[in-house]
Amino acid sequence: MTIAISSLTKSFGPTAVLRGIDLSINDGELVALLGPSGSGKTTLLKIIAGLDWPDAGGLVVNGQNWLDLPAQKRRIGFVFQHYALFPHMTVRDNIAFGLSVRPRAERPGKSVIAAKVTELLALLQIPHLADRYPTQLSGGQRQRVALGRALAIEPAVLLLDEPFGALDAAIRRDLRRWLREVHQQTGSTTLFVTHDQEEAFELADRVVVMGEGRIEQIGSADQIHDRPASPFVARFMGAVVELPVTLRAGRAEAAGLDARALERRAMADGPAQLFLRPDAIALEADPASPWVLAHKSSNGAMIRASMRRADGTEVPVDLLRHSAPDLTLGTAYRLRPLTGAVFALDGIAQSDAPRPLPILKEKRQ
Ligand SMILES: Nc1ncnc2c1ncn2[C@@H]1O[C@H](COP(=O)(O)OP(=O)(O)OP(=O)(O)O)[C@@H](O)[C@H]1O
Repeated sequence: MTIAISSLTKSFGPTAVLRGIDLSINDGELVALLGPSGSGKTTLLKIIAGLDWPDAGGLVVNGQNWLDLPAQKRRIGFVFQHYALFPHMTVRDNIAFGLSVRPRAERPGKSVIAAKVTELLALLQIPHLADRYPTQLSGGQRQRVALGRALAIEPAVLLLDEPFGALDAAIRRDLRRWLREVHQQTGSTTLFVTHDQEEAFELADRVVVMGEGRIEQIGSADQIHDRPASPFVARFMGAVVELPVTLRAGRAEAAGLDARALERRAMADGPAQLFLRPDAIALEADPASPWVLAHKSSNGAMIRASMRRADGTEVPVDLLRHSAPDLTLGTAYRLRPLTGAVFALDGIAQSDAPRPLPILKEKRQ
């Protein structure tokens, strides 16, 4: 199923929650909606499910206007973070539920439903749990059953709203890999909401970054890392270094900075802000540079070099230990970013303060 969302808006009272969403999803694609709390991800999902309605805009699925269709006619599979399975039903009956409550004319026969459930139990790798009740399952097992229940109706679109949010990190990782496999086998067009970057990038074909009711960027992990479309995206991705620069002929300039590897920006000359990632900066010895190696540390795999300028500004640089050059404390090095993004100062919300950089678990050298 293809989904075409156009100019979708939604407000709750005075609060604009979706401010013009345009998004096309291909048949069989797995797309992650990634964004901070309150960015409108769940509201968008609910509108697709028919549990809420937009103020304006379009929602067309496989050529059909879904805004004219009530929720029960949309054939949606929905899995929430806290999915309530029916406690008095076994796993088998929970998965069969969506099929067994269909109107008589559309309901498959009992043996067809039983065969479908058996097929799903195998796909979900839980045949051994078929006769258990929800209270006899772990959280991860419950979410597998919840997905089974959503898949049983052969949904046109599968919507997953932080389905693993309540589970611990190791189980989440297992379930992610498992969900990817299930998706490959079912080919359901799937929208997955998360605020966890790692989850979004590991699972999805494309990631949609949302902020304050707008789509800030759509792309792969590499595109979003290397070419954040806005200061918001750069900061949301975390571990970002911001440096004031002067833009000249589309190129960022500052003392001790060699930004020749970055694409030129079609922006007016003048002051701007350069956003860099510590793991995408190379260092080259340059006695004329104001950046001096203040300290370095290693966690075994990576070396973190802290470059300091006389005004106290620090730039962390992360280098793979086995391919890092020999670095000498107190020596001046030029910063040579490999990727990075420049934004005009007027596009940068100063109130949206940069997040602190994560500290590497390190052993000072
Ligand atoms: N029924 C409602 N009435 C009023 N405000 C609402 C309603 N539903 C959501 N909101 C508001 O809309 C905004 C977006 O909410 P939404 O749940 O879509 O965000 P989200 O990105 O899914 O966040 P989270 O990751 O925390 O679930 C929030 O500010 C929320 O308080």
